Amino acid sequence: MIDLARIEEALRCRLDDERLRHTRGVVDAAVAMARRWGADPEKARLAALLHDYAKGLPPERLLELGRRFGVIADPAEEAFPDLLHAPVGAELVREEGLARDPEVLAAIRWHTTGTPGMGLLEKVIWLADMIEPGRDFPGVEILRRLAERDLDEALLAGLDHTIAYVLRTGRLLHLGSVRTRNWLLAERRRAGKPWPVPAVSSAW
Ligand SMILES: Nc1ncnc2c1ncn2[C@@H]1O[C@H](COP(=O)(O)OP(=O)(O)O)[C@@H](O)[C@H]1O
Repeated sequence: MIDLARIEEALRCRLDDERLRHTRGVVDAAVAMARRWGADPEKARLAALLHDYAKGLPPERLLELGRRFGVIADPAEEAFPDLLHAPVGAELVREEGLARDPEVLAAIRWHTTGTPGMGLLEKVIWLADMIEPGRDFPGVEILRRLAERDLDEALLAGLDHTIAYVLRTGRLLHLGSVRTRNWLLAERRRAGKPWPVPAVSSAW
């Protein structure tokens, strides 16, 4: 049984107002997308509520917890510890008993980079984080439309967007996003689906 009151209180302690607003937007987007694509809306609500649980932690604390939980998997996480808020958040949520469902914990864990083999709930949370109503970046409308039509195409376009953004900023690129993108393309090819036209616009 989900203890919403306890989760709300834990979130208020950890997240600032801006992040709480974002979280509510992710909940709305995730529940709508879960209904659209046949994922469990209550699992989507729980994962969305908790997806940024570790977001407010300072970099040195994320690194310390990342080492304690053994979740550091890429040099980009050492260079840019904010990337660890996803896997560390999943571990904290589990440790504090806020959620136990493996699908929910996986959706929290992979909501930043994605992971090859990711399931429906993981895809829904990854995309909801990117297209929630408060997001406003060039191309977000394209992603919103794609997410209505084809979840995997939307995910591919979102990954392209994120990868292009990281390259533009000159930071280390976490290979998780690249592996996830390659996995999605290979899956589509295996299923005989047409190669998607890259949705990356010049604005990205
Ligand atoms: N593959 C990657 N390599 C490096 N940085 C990444 C990668 N994927 C996402 N990021 C960055 O990690 C940060 C956190 O991502 P995310 O959880 O989606 O962010 P947000 O804080 O916007 O909810 C963002 O700055 C994003 O650009």
